[in-house]
Amino acid sequence: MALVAARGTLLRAGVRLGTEAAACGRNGTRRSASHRVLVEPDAAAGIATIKFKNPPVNSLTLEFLTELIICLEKLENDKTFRGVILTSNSPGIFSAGLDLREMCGKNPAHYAEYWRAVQELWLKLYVSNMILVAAINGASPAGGCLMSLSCDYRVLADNPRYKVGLNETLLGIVAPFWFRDTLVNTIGHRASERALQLGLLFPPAEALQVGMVDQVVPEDQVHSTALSVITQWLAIPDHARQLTKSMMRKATTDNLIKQREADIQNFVSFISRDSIQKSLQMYIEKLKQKKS
Ligand SMILES: CC/C=C\C/C=C\CCCC/C=C/C(=O)SCCNC(=O)CCNC(=O)[C@H](O)C(C)(C)COP(=O)(O)OP(=O)(O)OC[C@H]1O[C@@H](n2cnc3c(N)ncnc32)[C@H](O)[C@@H]1OP(=O)(O)O
Repeated sequence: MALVAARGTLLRAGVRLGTEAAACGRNGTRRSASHRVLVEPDAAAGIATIKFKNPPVNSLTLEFLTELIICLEKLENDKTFRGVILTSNSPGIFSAGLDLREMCGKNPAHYAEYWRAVQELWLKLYVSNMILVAAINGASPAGGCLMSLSCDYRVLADNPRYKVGLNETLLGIVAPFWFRDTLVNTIGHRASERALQLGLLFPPAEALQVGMVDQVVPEDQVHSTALSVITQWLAIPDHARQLTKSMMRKATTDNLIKQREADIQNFVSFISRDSIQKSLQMYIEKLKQKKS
């Protein structure tokens, strides 16, 4: 049902499914009919690299989310691919997280559609049967960080500008329970409590120390490290690894699935509040002023 909704969004956005499907082809050449998601398949290795290409900052617009969801679903259903590397096509920014403009000045129906797509991406990532490795080659706040936390392994480029974390409180908004759960499952309760309340964005050394990432490597080694990690993980029999992953993660996704509609309603009513709209507008303004 979510895929049908996602396809509806894509069609409204003018993306032709026939050509979009080609973006996830398997014949070893880059196919980029999808505008915002580049897929570099290596069928022989069973690995695909997904590169985010949604300038300027890979923020999760509804169209970008929809393309990502469809792409992941196609890879998931294609038994050729057992592992996926998620990275940015624009080194410097992995993803700026949820698109602020999707959450500002729109109507409740839009907010509901948007939030359903955010939920869907997380569900697809968190319990994917594939091995997912995030090659974090740029800044990765909030929803960008959530994407990497939803992978099985995170490699971060060693650059002090590449901070990662769930900084929602700095925007005057609140990370929902399933963002929290994903963080708690990764770094533990106490560290999450501090990180979430303070909206901490961790530079590489601190991110490694607290467990937000598994490895910090020189910038030019992020992709090769992700590849060698995935190769190690591929040596584990799929059925055993997948059942183990499910055992570790399914309760967390089930928790959202059972209250998915209520979570959408919560989001819509929270984000529609005047005070929240004002906070978001001020934050967008601050980002603009930073430039001048
Ligand atoms: C009770 C609870 C119930 C329910 C839930 C309720 C609440 C909702 C929870 C929602 C969870 C939210 C998750 C999120 O992901 S929110 C988004 C958080 N993201 C950020 O804070 C990142 C902001 N951006 C930055 O810090 C910098 O842009 C970044 C990424 C470090 C890059 O810096 P730089 O290279 O210098 O680029 P600029 O800052 O100049 O930005 C260029 C351009 O992009 C625009 N932009 C940046 N980030 C976003 C974004 N997230 N969305 C949309 N647009 C973005 C920026 O404004 C500039 O635009 P311009 O037009 O000026 O060129």
